[in-house]
Amino acid sequence: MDKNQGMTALPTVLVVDDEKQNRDLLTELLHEDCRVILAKNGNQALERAREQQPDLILLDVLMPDMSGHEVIQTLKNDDATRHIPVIFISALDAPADEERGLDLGAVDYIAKPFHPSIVRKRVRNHLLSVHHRHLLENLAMIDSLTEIANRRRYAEVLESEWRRCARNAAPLSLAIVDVDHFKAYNDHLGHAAGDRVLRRIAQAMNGLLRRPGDLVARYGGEEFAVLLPETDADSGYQIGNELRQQIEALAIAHPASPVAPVITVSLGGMTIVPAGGDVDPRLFSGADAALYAAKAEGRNRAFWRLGD
Ligand SMILES: Nc1nc2c(ncn2[C@@H]2O[C@H](COP(=O)(O)OP(=O)(O)OP(=O)(O)O)[C@@H](O)[C@H]2O)c(=O)[nH]1
Repeated sequence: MDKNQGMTALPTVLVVDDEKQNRDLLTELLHEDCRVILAKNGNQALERAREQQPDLILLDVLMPDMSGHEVIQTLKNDDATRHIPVIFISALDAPADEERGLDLGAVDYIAKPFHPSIVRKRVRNHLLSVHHRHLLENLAMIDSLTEIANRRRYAEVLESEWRRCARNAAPLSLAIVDVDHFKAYNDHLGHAAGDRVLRRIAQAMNGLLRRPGDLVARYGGEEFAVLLPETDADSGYQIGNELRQQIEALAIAHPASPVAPVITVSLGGMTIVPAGGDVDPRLFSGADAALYAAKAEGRNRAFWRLGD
């Protein structure tokens, strides 16, 4: 599915400590199991967490300017970082301190001075849990027939790309792709053959989109959603039309189509520069209206709707 989510890549751990000696020690301890990134204060930690999306954070409690407690509270209040597990490493070792750390949302609490091999093993255990969670999430995010992203994954990516494009004042494009006369194909050649067509179309589109952030998802039935972040209407239309042509070029015979002797698709697109807030439903309704127009004009074509 997501081409950028390499399951075999080394996990990333963010180590946050104001003392260089501790940062060096933890780096030495962990570098074989993960990629270690460092922050020496709370603000740096928040910035790195947002930008680099580490798999785990080791967070010192006692730091000047911003304490580890304040850092975790900010992390947990931010949609972009809420999911990242945090382990406190602290010289405060009274049960009440540990309890407070866990209450604030930490997954574990390690007292200083720590025993190196225990830290390493605990970090390994937590990274393993993160890995299992990613596996489960990925399983739930893939459409089993076509093996591309499912509608749930699409909704998730749409929300995050909407926010990202809003931050960058960049356009976000959406195309909806619908197979032409697919009912007739199924009726003529059987549902299993129809399934194979959906798989081939999905895989072809997935293979054609190469930019990180681009997403092809099965929206439902014989309908696909293609999300193109940082793509304006002109480029969106060009990419959409290219997808349409490439699907026609697969030359999958469709003996029951009045449009062409092969499988074709119609495509409708819409581009919006997100204003922030929730996803504007006009992105989808605009693309859907363009798709409807493409169907009405004779199918096997791409229409793009310009923003209001
Ligand atoms: N084989 C197969 N068919 C599916 C699947 N999901 C939806 N379909 C079929 O897709 C067809 C969609 O039919 P319609 O919505 O009438 O659209 P169409 O025949 O493609 O006609 P136009 O979109 O107007 O060109 C239905 O026959 C569904 O049964 C699937 O997973 N596998």
